[in-house]
Amino acid sequence: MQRLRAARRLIAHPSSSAPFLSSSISGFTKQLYAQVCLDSRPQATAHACFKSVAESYAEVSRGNCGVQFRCLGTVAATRNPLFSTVNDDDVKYFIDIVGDKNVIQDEDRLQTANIDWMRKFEGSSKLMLLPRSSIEVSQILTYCNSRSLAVVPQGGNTGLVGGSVPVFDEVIVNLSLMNNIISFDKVSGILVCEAGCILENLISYLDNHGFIMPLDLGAKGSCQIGGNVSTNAGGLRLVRYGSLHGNVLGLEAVLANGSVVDMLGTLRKDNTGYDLKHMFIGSEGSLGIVTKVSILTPPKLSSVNIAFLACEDYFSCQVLHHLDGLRNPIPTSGHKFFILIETTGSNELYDKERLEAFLLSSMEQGLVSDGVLAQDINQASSFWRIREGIPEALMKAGAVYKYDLSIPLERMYDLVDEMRSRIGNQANVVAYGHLGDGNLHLNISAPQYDDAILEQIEPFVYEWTSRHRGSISAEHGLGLMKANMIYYSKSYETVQLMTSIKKLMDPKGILNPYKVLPHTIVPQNSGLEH
Ligand SMILES: O=C(O)CC[C@@H](O)C(=O)O
Ligand SMILES: [Zn+2]
Repeated sequence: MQRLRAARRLIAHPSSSAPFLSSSISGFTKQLYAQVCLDSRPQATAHACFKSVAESYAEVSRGNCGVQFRCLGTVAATRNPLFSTVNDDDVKYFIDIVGDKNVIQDEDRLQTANIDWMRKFEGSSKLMLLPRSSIEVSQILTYCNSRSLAVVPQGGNTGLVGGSVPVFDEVIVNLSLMNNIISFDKVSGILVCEAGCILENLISYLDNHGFIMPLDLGAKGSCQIGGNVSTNAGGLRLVRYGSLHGNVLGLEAVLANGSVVDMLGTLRKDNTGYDLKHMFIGSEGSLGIVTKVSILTPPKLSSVNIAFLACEDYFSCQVLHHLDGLRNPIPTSGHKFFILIETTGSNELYDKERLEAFLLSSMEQGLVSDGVLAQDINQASSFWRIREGIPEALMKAGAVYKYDLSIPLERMYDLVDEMRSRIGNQANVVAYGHLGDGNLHLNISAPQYDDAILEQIEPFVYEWTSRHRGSISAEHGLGLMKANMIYYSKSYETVQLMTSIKKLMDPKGILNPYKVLPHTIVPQNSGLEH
């Protein structure tokens, strides 16, 4: 680990240097793909179990009263009475399709599948199906549609907004057994695979062929590519390689009525009318179940540099954002902000020199107060482990209210400050995210769930974000948690159009019900539109 030392006291911190610095580092952005700003304020530690908003919701739903949302003060969703309940004949039918051992009724396995990673959202499904092919998915959906059985598509179940678990008794269709790599073209870098492939397995597979996935997430060990695509997962490489809307070249999806729609193209250019694959990227399984994907993967670059930096103020982080263990590589005391920067390129010497020169100049200008450069792959991964471990650490700390927001960079930290003054010492406001993408993960960590805290957070956080023309979901989706908050980020007309598309593609509404779209239609001109 190389500790950065610079004559940072020689040059003061003239704000007039910012334009110069911004332009001088903009050339770097092409090389950079991941970054994070981590606020070092003390976090709550070692609080025992917690009870979340959604757990309370689940309790209400177990009492068959429906799910109560705190959005707009209205009760928003009850179990759709038009949906049937699974009976013995249904189970027999499903056994015929997927085989006995892939029809799961075992209580322990169902319990895991009914609850999300955060243990916030819990359904009460009595049945999970594990199809092995698109044909089986098609047969399942054809049957569920004819019987009006609601379905929740599930991948690795690592989502943070309750999108991948049942709300009531929906049939869980889990794609884990569809985990084959179909093809990989070493010339074009195009990977075609089934939806149930675990992201980390794809990353390792590509690594052996000298390529990388354009997507990387902390949850890579469990999340599946079908879920990533369905939720348009963002992650750590988005600033470098762009979103899945750009990287997914094609996909296959099964519609609610069982039709298998083959859009599994591998062409870079195809302008033949509506590009419907985009309807399935980010629609969270509400329009169809993604069964196969084809993805453009970039070549692995030989030189990787990782810097872990400390800054004294948010202004400095903003200026640095263009760039993009569990021992702390630098002392945390005395520093308020941390940035993790990874650059990749093809000329080791040149790339390292450029990064070092940039960092030196940043230190001289007082933007960076301390920092280390990873000297080898072990140090590099220990830096990343710090960043990727934050959600898990927060979960262990007690109750956590999570907000995944896109906010114009210059205003991002204002929200953190405002939230801190609202919350006072009732909870810790922890801010981190993806600085290069303008994506703030605002986490409010408390010993336990508390209505008084929630009232300080919502709807304030959504109103604030909407007022600053941000998005209430940057990369996690809407799921169950934010379906009713959609108007904070989308206009009335947009939501109407989305609703019409949903009705057209899934007239009975069996696919992932209660998620994404609002349960109550807010009247036009309610003042909530963007
Ligand atoms: O825990 C969160 O709020 C964010 C999770 C994930 O998107 C991350 O960037 O680590
Ligand atoms: Zn994130």
